[in-house]
Amino acid sequence: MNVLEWPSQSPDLNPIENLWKDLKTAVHKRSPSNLTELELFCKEEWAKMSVSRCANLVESYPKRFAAVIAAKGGSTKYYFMLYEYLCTLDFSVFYFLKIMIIRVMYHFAFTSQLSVTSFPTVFSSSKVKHELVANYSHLFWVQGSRPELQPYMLLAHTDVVPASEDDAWEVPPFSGDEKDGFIYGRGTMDDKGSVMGILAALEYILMKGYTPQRGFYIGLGHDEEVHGLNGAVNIVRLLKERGVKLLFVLDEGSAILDGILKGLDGPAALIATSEKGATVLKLSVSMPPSHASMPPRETTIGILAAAVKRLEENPMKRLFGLGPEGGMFEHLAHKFRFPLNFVMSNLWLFAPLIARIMERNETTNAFVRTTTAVTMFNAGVKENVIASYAEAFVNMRIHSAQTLKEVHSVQRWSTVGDPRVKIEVVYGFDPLPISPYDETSFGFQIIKKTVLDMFPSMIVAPGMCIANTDSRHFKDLSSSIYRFTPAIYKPGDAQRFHGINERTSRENYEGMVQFFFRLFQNCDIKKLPDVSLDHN
Ligand SMILES: CCCCCCCC/C=C\CCCCCCCC(=O)N[C@@H](CC(N)=O)C(=O)O
Repeated sequence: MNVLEWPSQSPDLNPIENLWKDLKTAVHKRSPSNLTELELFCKEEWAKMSVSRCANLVESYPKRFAAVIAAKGGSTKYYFMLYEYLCTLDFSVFYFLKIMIIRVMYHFAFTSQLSVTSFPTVFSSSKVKHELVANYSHLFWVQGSRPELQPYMLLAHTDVVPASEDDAWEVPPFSGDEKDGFIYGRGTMDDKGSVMGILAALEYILMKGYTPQRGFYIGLGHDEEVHGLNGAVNIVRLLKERGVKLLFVLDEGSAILDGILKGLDGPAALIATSEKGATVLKLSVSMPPSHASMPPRETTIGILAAAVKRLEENPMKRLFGLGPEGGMFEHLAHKFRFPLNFVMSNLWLFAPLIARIMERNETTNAFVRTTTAVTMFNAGVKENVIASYAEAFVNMRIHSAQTLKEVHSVQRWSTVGDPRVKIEVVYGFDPLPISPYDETSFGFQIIKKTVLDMFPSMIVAPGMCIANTDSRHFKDLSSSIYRFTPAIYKPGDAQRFHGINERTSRENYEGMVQFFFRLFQNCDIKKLPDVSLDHN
């Protein structure tokens, strides 16, 4: 049998695309006015699909093959007929967003690649240039009508950390299933939700015929979870070679927190102006192997375990208030309940007290200090052999008021404190510079305006990213780097990052699309909005 190599998502050859079209037409005719109706009409119309229609689509396969071969692998009339038809529909924002949600679920369930089919306008518009970087990362350039305006850049990433079905997920982690209004799946929060939100918004704005004045880049990395050394780093290299300087960069890394900061009345949108530094240390102990029946007084495992325990029992010093988190809490102070409002307004006096309260919770502790997490421990090859080698990896996130050098020296000399434990630096970098957030800072104010356009009574404040993002590689291209995703997170959500039951609500996903759709337009405004950080 001859096997034809053809991308599984090829729209010309995939009969499901025609069925999607039929479904959309049928549902559109019935004008669903709410989510329940949309779901009902989708199910009803899907059930009505006739067997003969499916048979016809299968029978027309040879014709499609012939057309694709004639087009030398390019798009054929079958694809464009479908796409043109979609463009003639009078989409309401509401209806469009629902379709986008169906697409995002489809994407999670069936494909690990960005699909041309899902964003036909993005991939066919003459205003958009798309290129692959380092084979798997995506760089889009959306041309503006006014080339004299400095471009900005949006970042997100398509890779995810592993997820195991054995870890008690409520739904399989790569199913993209929807349950009780949430789309579940590895990457929904970190960071495929942003990928889909940005592209969906771009698709929509292009379909509407909007031509941005200010050009912008979209960078979608493929290896952020392993430091972006191929994806983001090569995107930066390319942009540098092309002489690009960016007005601002917006990446993941902070969000709208609702109920996560105890004592704060209502949700707060925290636009992170910096992110922590990081280092990974490898601790190891070696000794000759021996028989388990004659154990030495101390084993490699015992020595290393003791060192690891010392690290856990001696957290790095409290630095709360000395980095950008100080500004964040001062901006939020008036929204805290009494007496926290008074305490937060006087950090010069109360910072040590607040630090002791915040360190009790693992999420808020991350704002207080350089954190220490022992993430891997390997030793031993056989249950009756004394292990000749034991190693542990320690992942540290460095508070802005500390340096990489300082962290290394504290760990080496005071905490591990045992010369038999070898310490190697796997990698490390200092905390990132603090981006401006005053009233003249275009990027910060435009992100803030976009949040307020969507949520007029939202508190917006500069924040701090306690993890790391691809944006850190962009510091030579812009001094204005912000980390913010317009998703609302509630207590318990922080644990879903890299944990189980990662999910995004329909509202968060819709909000994401709306946010970027508005941001594209807000970046074209001539004068910054007259807003002050203290007005809300
Ligand atoms: C890490 C989760 C913290 C949750 C904090 C509470 C809520 C804060 C709001 C939301 C945004 C959290 C965004 C986190 C982005 C995480 C990106 C990431 O995982 N990056 C990797 C990259 C790397 N390997 O360096 C990381 O390990 O930091």
